Amino acid sequence: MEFTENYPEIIGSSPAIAHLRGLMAQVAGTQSTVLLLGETGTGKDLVARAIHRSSPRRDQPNITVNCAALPADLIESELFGHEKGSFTGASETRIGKWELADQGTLFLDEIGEMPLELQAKLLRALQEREIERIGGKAVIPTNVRVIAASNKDLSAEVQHGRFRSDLFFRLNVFPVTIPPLRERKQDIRALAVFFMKKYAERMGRKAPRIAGKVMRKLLAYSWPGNVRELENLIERSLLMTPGPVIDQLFLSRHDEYLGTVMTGNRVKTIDEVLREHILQVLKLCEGKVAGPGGAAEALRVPPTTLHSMIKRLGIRKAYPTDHQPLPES
Ligand SMILES: Nc1ncnc2c1ncn2[C@@H]1O[C@H](COP(=O)(O)OP(=O)(O)OP(=O)(O)O)[C@@H](O)[C@H]1O
Repeated sequence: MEFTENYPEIIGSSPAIAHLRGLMAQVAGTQSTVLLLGETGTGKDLVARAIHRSSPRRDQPNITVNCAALPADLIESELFGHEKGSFTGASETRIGKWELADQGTLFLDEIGEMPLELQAKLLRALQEREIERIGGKAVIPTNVRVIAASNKDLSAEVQHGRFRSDLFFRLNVFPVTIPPLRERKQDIRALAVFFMKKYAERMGRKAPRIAGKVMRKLLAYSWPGNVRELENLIERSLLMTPGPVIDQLFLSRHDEYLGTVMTGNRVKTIDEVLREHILQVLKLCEGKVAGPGGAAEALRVPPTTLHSMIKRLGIRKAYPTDHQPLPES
């Protein structure tokens, strides 16, 4: 089978997404295990489904197990099944998801959450391509293609002893990293327009236009929740705006809060917050530091203290103070 897929369900034209499409097309036709890595909401689940859809197994089952959604003692039975009476509560024989995925694809989401005890069993299933149900005597041969995903740095998990290195190496045959949205800002516009159309269609209305100032905010924001956060924001904004133009953003409080506290994927340092605040106050005071109506008075610090802070935080370069020409704000 020839795989010349360009994955229309994956929106974006950044080099990162072009590279991702290339990797997907390369691996989809093979039997290889794929390891999808990326922050929450970057599209790992979407990519896993697209790989299955474009693989020779496309007409076979595509089964998902979310390793974080179940308590440790239930994951084994969820994955490998159990025989009737094998433990208290096992009133019926249950076929596990591994067996259900036979001939198809098994998506192991949040693999970093898999309990250590079970990791050895998973490794065995991956290597031997056979499983045993809990309490079962038979060894069941299977033909399952595994796609695993994690938003954790698995090599760090290995270093901390929380993830088996042998399993990591077995899964890491074909790693695919999906970069966070803030590192591929050129995809934001296309994604926003795509989600606008998608949700407008569902609501039976014409997709509104996104005002320039809103688009600029979308492009400037750091998106800690990645594409999922953008999708939710667009849906919310559509619900709140009945007219033909989205001219306001409806960030949830949580999103807004994260936006102010985070920069990139880390919390802002005290100096960064201090710098931003001093800059804003200087703008309000039109660059005046000392004297009445100056920033030092507003911030309740002696002008000499503020001057040394401005120097230390490198603000003078970013914003002229005291009677120097003001930039456009
Ligand atoms: N490039 C993209 N094009 C279109 N939709 C996207 C893209 N990336 C993500 N999405 C959409 O964003 C939402 C979140 O993506 P998805 O659930 O695949 O993320 P994830 O990485 O699996 O998240 P988590 O780690 O939290 O499980 C989904 O609705 C998905 O369809």
